[in-house]
Formats: sequence, C-alpha cells, structure tokens
Amino acid sequence: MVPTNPFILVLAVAGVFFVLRLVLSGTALLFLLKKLCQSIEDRCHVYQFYKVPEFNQSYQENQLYRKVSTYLSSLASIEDSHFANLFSGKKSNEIALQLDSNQTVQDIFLGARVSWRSEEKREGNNTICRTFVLKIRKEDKRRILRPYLQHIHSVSDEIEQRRKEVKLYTNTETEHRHGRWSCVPFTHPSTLDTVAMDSDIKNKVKSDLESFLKSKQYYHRLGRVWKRSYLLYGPSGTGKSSFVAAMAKFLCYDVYDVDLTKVSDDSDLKILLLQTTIRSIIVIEDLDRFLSEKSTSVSLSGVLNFMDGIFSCCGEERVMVFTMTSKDHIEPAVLRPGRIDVHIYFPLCDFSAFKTLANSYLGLKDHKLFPQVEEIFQGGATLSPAEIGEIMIVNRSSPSRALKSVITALQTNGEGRGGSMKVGRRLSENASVNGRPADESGGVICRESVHTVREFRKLYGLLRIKSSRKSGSGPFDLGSGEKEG
Ligand SMILES: Nc1ncnc2c1ncn2[C@@H]1O[C@H](COP(=O)(O)OP(=O)(O)OP(=O)(O)O)[C@@H](O)[C@H]1O
Ligand SMILES: [Mg+2]
Repeated sequence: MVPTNPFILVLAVAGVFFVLRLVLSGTALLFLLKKLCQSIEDRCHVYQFYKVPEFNQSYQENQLYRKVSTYLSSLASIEDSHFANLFSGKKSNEIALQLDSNQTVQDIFLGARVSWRSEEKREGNNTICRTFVLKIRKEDKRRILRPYLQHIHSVSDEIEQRRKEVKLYTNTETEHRHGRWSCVPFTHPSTLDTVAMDSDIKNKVKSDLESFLKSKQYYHRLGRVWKRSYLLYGPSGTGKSSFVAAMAKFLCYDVYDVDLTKVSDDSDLKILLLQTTIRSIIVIEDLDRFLSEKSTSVSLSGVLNFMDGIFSCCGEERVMVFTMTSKDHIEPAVLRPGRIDVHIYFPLCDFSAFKTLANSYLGLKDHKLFPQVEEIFQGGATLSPAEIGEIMIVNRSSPSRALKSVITALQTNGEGRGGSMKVGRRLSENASVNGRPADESGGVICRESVHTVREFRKLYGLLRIKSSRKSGSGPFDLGSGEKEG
C-alpha cells in the first residue's frame, strides 16, 4: 500500500536511499578494510623486486615481458585492478584485458602472495619503456621464484598456442617460400564435437591427445622421441579426414598433408619432413591405396623410415596420422607398435551415429520415424555418415522428408555397404582454396535434391561392396570390435 501523504512518501524514499548508501558504503568500507589489512601485513615483511623490461639495452624485445603480459592478462584478479585496458583478440569473440600503467595485480603461487605492477617511463628519445615489476617476499623468493617463472612460461605458451591460427600445408613439386610446402589458413569446420562417433572412443582419443601434450619429460625419460602416431581406418565417408581436422583444431597444431604421389623418392620424402615445424600433425591419407600400388615413387621402406626413423632428425612434438579404408592387406610391419600407437576404427553408421547426425544436420533429438529407422539399422542395413549427411543436407528444409529419404535409402541399400569410390575428400580439398572456404559439407557437393540412394549412387557412381566383418588388431585399438566395411 503506497502512502498517499507526500510528506511520508518523501521520508520513505529518503529512508530507502539511506539504507542503500549504508550497504554500498559497507561494501566500500569492507574494501577499504581489506586494503588496510593488506598494507599493514605488507609492512611486516621484507620484499624483493624484479623488473621485466619490454626491451633490452639493444632495443630487442624481451620475450619474458611478452609472456608475463600474456600470463597477467589470463589472471582473474586482473579484473579487480582499478584500471585495465580492453583489447579485442584475433578471434571475434575474444576480449583481452591488459594492465594499465602504474596498476598492480595480485597473484598467488604455491601459497605465496606476489604482485605485479606495470610501469611506463618516457625515455630521452621519447620512446616509452614499459616494465613489469614483480614484488615477492624475501622469505618466499628461494622457494617459488624459479617455479613461478616456469609456470608463467608454460601458461603463456599454452595460451599463445591456443590463439595461433592453424595452417594447412600441402606438398608441391616446386620450391616455395616454405620450401616444398604451400600453406593456406586451415578453415575445415570439423571439431571433435561435430564428428559422430562412439563417445567412449572419442573421450579416449581426447585424453590420449591431452596426455601426449603433457608428456614431453616422460618420453625423454624413456629415451623416446616425443611423437604419437594414429591410424584412422574404416570405409569411405565415415569421418576419417574430418577427424584429422578435428584433432588439429583440438591440439591447435598445423597440418602437413603429405601427398605421396607428389613425392619423387625416399630422400625427397625425408626433405619434406625435415621442413615440417614442431607442434604439427603430419597426415598421409589412403596409405593402404598407396601401398597396394606396385609402382610407387616412395618405397615401403621409405614409408617405414618416415614412420619411425625420421623423427630423430626432424625434431619432435609431432603427431602422425595415417588413414586407410581397410588394414586387411597391410604388412604387419607397417602397423606394429611404435610405428602406429593408436588404431581408431571408423564404422558405417549405426542408429546412435544416425541420431547424432539427425541432431546436428536437422536439429532433431527425437522424431516419430526414429523407431522405424532403428528397426532398419537393427536389420543390418547401413550407410556411411557421409551418405546420410548428404541426404539430410539436401532435405534439411523438411526433417520428415529427410528421414523418409534416409529410410528409403536404407531399405534400397539393404545389406551393408562400403563405398569403393571416395565419398570423402582429402584434407587439402576441404581447406579454403585461395582463402575461400570449401563448401561446408566438405565431402561431396550436391546441387540437385537426391531422394533415394539409387539416385545418389547414380550421381556419384558409388559401387556397393559387401561389408565384411573383421576384427581390428593393434596395441591400442579403438572401436575395432565393429563390423569393418
Ligand atoms: N562420423 C561422421 N560424423 C559427422 N560427419 C561425417 C562423419 N563421417 C563423414 N561425415 C561427413 O561426410 C563428409 C565426408 O567425410 P570424410 O571426408 O571425413 O570421410 P572419409 O572417411 O575421410 O572418407 P574417405 O575415406 O573417402 O576419404 C564430411 O563432409 C563429413 O561432414
Ligand atoms: Mg578422407
């Protein structure tokens, strides 16, 4: 009930303001109290100061300054400083916070409180010299200084690695400014989330990649080169190339897509590999197809040397990925542990992969036709995710029509299949060409609407191969229990 008497109304409003003021001043009061306690505590300790100037005497950039700046920008406490500058990062939604001059930011490391202050000084020749000053208690210095600086190094390296733009390198016959590699920004849209695959397998691969990233000391202690190799195998159109792209995104590693048909001989392959950089994924797609051809420019031993010996001379922190449609006719020597550490099988679609695709392509989590689709899958019919994806893309305006087309395709298709012709594309075919991203489907480009798999096959000339059940084998074999197509 609002009082009608104006006098009481004014009194009530004044009362509300007074209480508000009290609460706010209480917050301000609390803040001032906290600052006071901190400054009293500071007076009870002896401090040491370390300066990190932006440039050294010969005006070269001090790397540590950049790392400290990256590290401080990542601290949550930087948001508490009175003044911080906001910068937009490389990526559109990225905002970076940077300390303003003469501002301080607190940090805690191994239980010790340290603070950084940013200072700016105008030099004689009018250049501004920026410096970070680290304030650390004398009693903590011996215990934390070195590990703290190492911590700053590793955190800022991780941030910079995540920020960097992933590039795709493809090998050419002629020399380029990157030697025999030409590169484009890597804009393949796949991520680990967009590739429909068994979630346990995906999580196992994710944790395998994460532990690889953190295991430099471990590999060195074993006297092993810090590298990891993966074999992605399965029928055409099951997501192998998409998964390689997703791995590169996850690791923020550049991708070197080796086209063996453009390699003149074994030593040429070695030169190519020597020109790759650390923190990269080196991919050889369709290795089975290459090894099955008798007359190849690169010998089997050249490939084997590439798979293991080469790393000792071209550095480490690399991931090797090979893709194959099937590993049935591959020499065991090629697949032995140490050459291939992890085998990942990419099966044709089952009902759960179908639901993942229906969700990503059609935004469907459930539908009245799902039980019918599940029944058909249980009857043994299947298609590759590429084919199902294509049918869904061309019918995306009507989810029911899309599902009916998938059902028709599965019924028409009947027993299992394995595409003989490539449905998918090489990574480099998916990348942006002259900066223009390839079509978002990445696989096959379909302009006309395709309603049944028969038209689809006619359109792409896909031949049907009966899927044969093969159990996978390998040291760390993911998903090999599946029907191999
Ligand atoms: N498991 C999957 N999840 C999501 N999309 C997929 C999957 N498999 C294939 N696709 C889609 O099908 C297209 C072709 O996939 P991709 O090129 O990765 O197949 P591939 O296994 O490399 O085929 P190929 O063996 O013929 O090279 C891609 O555009 C991708 O979007
Ligand atoms: Mg492929």
